[in-house]
Amino acid sequence: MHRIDIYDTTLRDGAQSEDISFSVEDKLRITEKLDELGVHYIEGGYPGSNPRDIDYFRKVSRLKLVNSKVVAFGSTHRPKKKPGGDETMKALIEAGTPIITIFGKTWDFHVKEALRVSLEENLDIIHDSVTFLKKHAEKVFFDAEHFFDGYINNPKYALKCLKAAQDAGADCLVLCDTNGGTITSVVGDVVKKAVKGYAVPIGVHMHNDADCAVASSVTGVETGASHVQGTINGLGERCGNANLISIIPNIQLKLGMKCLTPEQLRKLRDVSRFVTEIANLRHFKRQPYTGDSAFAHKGGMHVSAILKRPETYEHVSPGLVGNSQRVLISDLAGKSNILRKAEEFGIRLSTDSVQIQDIVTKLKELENQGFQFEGAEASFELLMKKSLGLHKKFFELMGFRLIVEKRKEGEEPISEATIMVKVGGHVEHTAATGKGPVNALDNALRKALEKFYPELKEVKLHDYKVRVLTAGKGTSAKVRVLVESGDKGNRWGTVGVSENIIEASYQALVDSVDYKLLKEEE
Ligand SMILES: CC(=O)SCCNC(=O)CCNC(=O)[C@H](O)C(C)(C)COP(=O)(O)OP(=O)(O)OC[C@H]1O[C@@H](n2cnc3c(N)ncnc32)[C@H](O)[C@@H]1OP(=O)(O)O
Ligand SMILES: CC(=O)C(=O)O
Repeated sequence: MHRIDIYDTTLRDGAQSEDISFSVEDKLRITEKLDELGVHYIEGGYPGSNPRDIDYFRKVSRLKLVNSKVVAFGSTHRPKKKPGGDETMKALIEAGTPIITIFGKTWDFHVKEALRVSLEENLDIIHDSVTFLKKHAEKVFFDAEHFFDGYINNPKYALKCLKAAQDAGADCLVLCDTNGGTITSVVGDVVKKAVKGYAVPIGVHMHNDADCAVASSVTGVETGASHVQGTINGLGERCGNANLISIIPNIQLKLGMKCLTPEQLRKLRDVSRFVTEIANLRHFKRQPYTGDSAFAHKGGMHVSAILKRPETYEHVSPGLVGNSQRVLISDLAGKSNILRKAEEFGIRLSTDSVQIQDIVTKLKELENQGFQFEGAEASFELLMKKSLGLHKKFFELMGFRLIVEKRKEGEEPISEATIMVKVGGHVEHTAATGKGPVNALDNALRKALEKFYPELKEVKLHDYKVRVLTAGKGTSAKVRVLVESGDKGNRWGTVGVSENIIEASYQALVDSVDYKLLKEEE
């Protein structure tokens, strides 16, 4: 089984994504993560482009990488310069990496219109640039920019460009679908032909403008490429690059070709999430293999089947890529979803228990009223425990009042809540202010209860979302409030629904407090 080399360009082509700006520190941390994952090459940046990338190459040489080699990226030399006097070439050498990748034009249209040199001159530029860099690096990879468009327009010329790079000593010829518009079947045909004509390894580098990048990369490998480039989570210019998070398991688990060890493959989810965090993005739930929804089952019939045999609705075992199976709760649930959730919540329920059907019916009624338990599993756990008589009341509400006062134009309104609760035989009556009425109510509720339950001091509100459920009803519409709370070790979601936003918020806040107290007791 021959190895497929994984070449990651998150830090170079991925950094060309809109909204992404990695600091040097970010790049170094991602480098270490990619090394742990075991990718063979990490394209760290474009040293001829900016001081940040130059600084990165200075610092990355101090990291003790175990699995990956760092690569510096740049272009062939400028037409009016000789390689020895070209700034890009100089910066590439000064980066001091064992491997250098340069891109060169291979589409005759681009040579004439973008570079504005003759076709012959471009061949010399490619040849001379590779020859020059080979004296300074262990290996030089040649990225054949726009290779597929070039091949379709003028195959002879595109192949001549590859030959110029090979003759100069390039160690890998990477066929790039730079505009990302090539259809997968065409990629397969072209790679097959390119592989036949050249002695050095062939690579593929796909962009995702036609949403074919992952499929085309896999086809490239199937038709003879032994090196595949891409980025974590498909970051990249315009619609992104080929997504290594899908390509790696596809190659390894579907084609049976080796690129990472099984232990490394299990780090895939962790790496995917790490890059999302560093990039300051929200994780893409439906990301194949590593997304939260990748192995999340909602339909009752699916859940019934996976409880018998997971393979019935899972194309691979989630653990292979560090992910895990999830079962969702909604009005599409059946008894199997409830049974599985009971197991997760530590509730003993037998398959023939009559209470299961009651819980399913209640769940569907509440979802019909606007509740959504998929994002509020803590509320669902409370609902189940209440239905089964396993829930103890921690406090009783004796009333609350909210005042929002704006005393003059241009002054911020003041929000104040007073609340009365009963815990055991004690009545607590307290007040608190807040940034808005919900915040004031939250503060007052917790202030009243903290005296009896000091553990509530740890609880923080992380997210508060309101969704209008009945369109066209203006300010009298029914709303759903979803709250995400957390303490030192956990996060949990709760929900409330009402035509009154304060009441919906109160329901969600009370569930949040209840859940924390329940977990403390358990
Ligand atoms: C397909 C890819 O992703 S390739 C990588 C693209 N990435 C980037 O462009 C990000 C980093 N780039 C940069 O920081 C800047 O563009 C620099 C520093 C490299 C160059 O900046 P400038 O010198 O100001 O040039 P500018 O960006 O305006 O234009 C690029 C020049 O490179 C030339 N060029 C483009 N491709 C090549 C090539 N393969 N070989 C040689 N020259 C090239 C263009 O013809 C253009 O020359 P011109 O100014 O004579 O028209
Ligand atoms: C080299 C490169 O990034 C491309 O052709 O897309």
